[in-house]
Amino acid sequence: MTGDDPLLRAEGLEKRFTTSDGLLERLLGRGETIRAVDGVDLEIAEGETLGLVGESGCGKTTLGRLLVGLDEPSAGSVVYRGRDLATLDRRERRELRTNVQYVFQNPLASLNPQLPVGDIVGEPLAVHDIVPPDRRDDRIADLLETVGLEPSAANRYPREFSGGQCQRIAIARALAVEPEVLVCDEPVTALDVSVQARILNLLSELQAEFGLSYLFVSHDLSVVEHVADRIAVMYLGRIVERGSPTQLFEGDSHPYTEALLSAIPEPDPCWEGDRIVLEGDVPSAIDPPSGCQFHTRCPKVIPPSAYDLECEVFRGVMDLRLDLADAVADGGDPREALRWPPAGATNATAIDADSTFTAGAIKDAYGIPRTLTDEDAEAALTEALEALAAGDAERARSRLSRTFESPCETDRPDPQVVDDSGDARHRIACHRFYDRATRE
Ligand SMILES: Nc1ncnc2c1ncn2[C@@H]1O[C@H](COP(=O)(O)OP(=O)(O)OP(=O)(O)O)[C@@H](O)[C@H]1O
Repeated sequence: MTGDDPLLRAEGLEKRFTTSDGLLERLLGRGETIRAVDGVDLEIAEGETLGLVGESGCGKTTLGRLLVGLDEPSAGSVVYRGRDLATLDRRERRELRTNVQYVFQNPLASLNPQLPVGDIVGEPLAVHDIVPPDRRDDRIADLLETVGLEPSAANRYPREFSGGQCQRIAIARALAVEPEVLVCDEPVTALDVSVQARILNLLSELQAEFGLSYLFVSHDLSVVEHVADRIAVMYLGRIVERGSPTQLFEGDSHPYTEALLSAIPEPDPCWEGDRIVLEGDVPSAIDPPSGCQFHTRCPKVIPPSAYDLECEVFRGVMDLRLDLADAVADGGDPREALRWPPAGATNATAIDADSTFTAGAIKDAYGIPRTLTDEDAEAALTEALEALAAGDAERARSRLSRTFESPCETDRPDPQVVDDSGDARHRIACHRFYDRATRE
């Protein structure tokens, strides 16, 4: 390893799980594939805190487990101090397990309730034979003091401690083996806000004292902002943006990051900034969207170049198109899969009547102007909606999908360097930042 090499690096890392209801399905390999981690590259330098953020289910925990060697990747590699984990023998893997430790989200659940705290913290010392048995009690007392607990805590049981104290115990246990990297998976999420701050302070003191590196996993960008040197934003198994907190918070951002940023509660109750509400849930990782996986929810999805359409308007057209595709796939009355009756409709009987299911009313339901500024787009949309209103959902679907295909759904965006001037390289994987000159 050279001085410039990161301590821990993931290259093209993938993890797929197979869902299956029963043993037979599993044996026949008939389950569906979940792409929990889908081609991740990242690195953690010595003494650095890398924050990893994203909504629930985007693959943060799975990525953390791969990095500590708790799970095997389906593809790609994890390289620790220049060595690929896949090439390590048993002894070297054991060593890695001591160097890279995992701190779990729910402190109480991660501690064995049957054991006194001294045994919990001392267990790794015994397993890895790190400290001779006659000096273990002293080491346990030291570790407890390091995390701000009394040495007498060793004789008590986890249930006697608060959530914050349990997290301190979990951190003491992780520190017992003198690791270089801690993967902290939502370490403060289960704690009260006042306790959260104390645990975050403790982590930063420990980092200063022992030169630790952290992968700090959280769904909460406002927590990560305060602890991370660099932040990686994850969506559906992929890293969509990486950079320093300043680059993310003050510079250009991926539209997904913008939505996360806008969701951070502002201390000023009078704040009336624009909150970006993402429509729909995170899509399933079983059959993730093509191209840029965020295109199904992105407020800045790019319209086809043939038409002159505002993003906001095109978002409505895309939503209609995607809902209609679901409706046709499901069969039945397409209105059930569409935004119908439109939000705010008061006369449900009238709205349900066929006579109100018109091209104009469908546009209203999706926030699409009655007349699009682009004539060709308007003609195509009206033709599709008239077919839909007349009961030919398949014709409407086919017309919309031929006409309104976004580049975001056809090509997977590579990360583009948008700022290389500061300490960190700011990279965004979004077609809006695609440097066509470089591509050409
Ligand atoms: N052992 C497993 N078997 C099958 N699917 C799994 C397994 N572990 C995770 N998954 C799936 O992989 C995807 C990513 O899950 P993961 O727990 O890594 O996400 P996360 O971002 O950490 O979410 P959360 O914040 O809710 O913990 C999800 O769709 C999840 O259901």
